[in-house]
Amino acid sequence: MHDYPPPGALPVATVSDAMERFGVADGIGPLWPGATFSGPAFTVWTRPGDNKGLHAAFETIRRGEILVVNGGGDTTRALIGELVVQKAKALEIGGIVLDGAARDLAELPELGIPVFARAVTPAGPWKTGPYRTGVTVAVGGVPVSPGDWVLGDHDGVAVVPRADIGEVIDTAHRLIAGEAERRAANQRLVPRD
Ligand SMILES: O=C([O-])CC(=O)C(=O)O
Ligand SMILES: [Mg+2]
Repeated sequence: MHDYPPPGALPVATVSDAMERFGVADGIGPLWPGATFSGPAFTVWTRPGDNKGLHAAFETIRRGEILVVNGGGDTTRALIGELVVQKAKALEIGGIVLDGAARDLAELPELGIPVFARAVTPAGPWKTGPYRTGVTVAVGGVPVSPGDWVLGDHDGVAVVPRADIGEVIDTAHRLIAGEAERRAANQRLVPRD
């Protein structure tokens, strides 16, 4: 498997900056404070509001992979809840990103699987399909292919094309060094009367 940085190693904002400030999934954020993830994408496209494809994904997804789901941006039905997240935990996947909604918010922090979504709703999912797994999908307007690097933190989710991972990491480290200089310069500022 490719070397993917561990969760929280690089800020999502900086990784996006390293891609000319692109690559951010619009409108998708963490469902509990402190949730961070990083790893290779395992992709699912599903009919909006239907989670049959997610259960299919759990038949083959591997430890550390991030389940990335295009649910059509639908916010009227939760694609997952506590029971699905329990499954994710047992399989030790790295996180879940939904261009769609989730439910059972109260139980999610203690399960510890990072869940990022567009919305929360108590309405449950349909379970009939159709769906596709392992195809290029869009989340928050950004394309994601299997094996792309996806990462999330308090600010949101970024997607790095697999072929660009090394270069983006190098650029992000350079940007972090530049930010340290700006921070030091800010600390030298003094008020003027
Ligand atoms: O019933 C469902 O499929 C979604 C849900 O609430 C859970 O996973 O706990
Ligand atoms: Mg439930």
